[in-house]
Amino acid sequence: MNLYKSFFGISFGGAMEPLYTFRTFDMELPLVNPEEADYIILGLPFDGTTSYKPGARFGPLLIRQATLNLESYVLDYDVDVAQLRIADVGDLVVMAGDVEGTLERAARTVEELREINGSALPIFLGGEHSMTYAPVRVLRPRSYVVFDAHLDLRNEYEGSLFNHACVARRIRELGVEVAIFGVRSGTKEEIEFARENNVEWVHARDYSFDAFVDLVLSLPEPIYVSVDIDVFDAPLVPETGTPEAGGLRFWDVVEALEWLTERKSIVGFDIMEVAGTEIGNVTALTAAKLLFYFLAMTAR
Ligand SMILES: N=C(N)NCCCCNCCCN
Ligand SMILES: [Mn+2]
Ligand SMILES: [Mn+2]
Repeated sequence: MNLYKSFFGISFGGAMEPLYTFRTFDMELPLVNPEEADYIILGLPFDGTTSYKPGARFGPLLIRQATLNLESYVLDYDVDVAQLRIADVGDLVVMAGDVEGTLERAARTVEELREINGSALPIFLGGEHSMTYAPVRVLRPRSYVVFDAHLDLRNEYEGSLFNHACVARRIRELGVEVAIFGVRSGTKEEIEFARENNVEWVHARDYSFDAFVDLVLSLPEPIYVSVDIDVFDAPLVPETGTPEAGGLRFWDVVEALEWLTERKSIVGFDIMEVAGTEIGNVTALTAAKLLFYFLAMTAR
């Protein structure tokens, strides 16, 4: 039993669990041990680089809590997510204010999850988008498909290379192909970086299913898929670090994910930038619904 587990007084019933994790709140789903799982969920509750609305540290907890509102049966696919083998290893023990230290712990934890069960699909709940860098570095996808209001292609922001506004650029620098959907915020520098480095992106105003398929069809696999919750139109996701009007509809993202999960090999999935302090907040409800759709569509 490691320091954190004994510190929090948590027993995991003998199952192997990563070093830097602690249990917060269980989803209303029957969970299994990581060794037996087809999906492993890890929360990344870091919010140290958020510049506008704080509270992403509570995102993973709020998403899990919001699953209480949902039927586990997903009509669209005739799948009951309560029948899937899902493990939830809890949340990463973050280092408050230290994005790089936290990224190291996150990467180490994703490695541990691969060792415990390399065939399960890892799913991350955030937490700031900055955290996505850790699983991408460890899981080594050839492409990164992201839904985001923001380009996240800054070289640095507020003194940090690992600010959430830089994450897509850091990932591109790993040699990963990057395609971004639902964009309506960026700087001239970011647009130029995209042009010079073959980062493809689609403005929220130009978004369509056909535009999505056109772009992702030729991307090399496997793919890491990331949903920055702020991609949705602001009324669907008011509790997020940097909300932006004019976003995508819920079904736009669901339909894109349906195509991806059916046609492409996926090594990891995340839902990031959920924030707030209020149980049942709209953003968490949107994220929980998306999580259940994602689980169910991959099990179709
Ligand atoms: N990826 C992100 N979430 N980026 C948000 C960057 C914040 C831009 N604030 C601009 C404020 C100018 N007054
Ligand atoms: Mn983002
Ligand atoms: Mn964003």
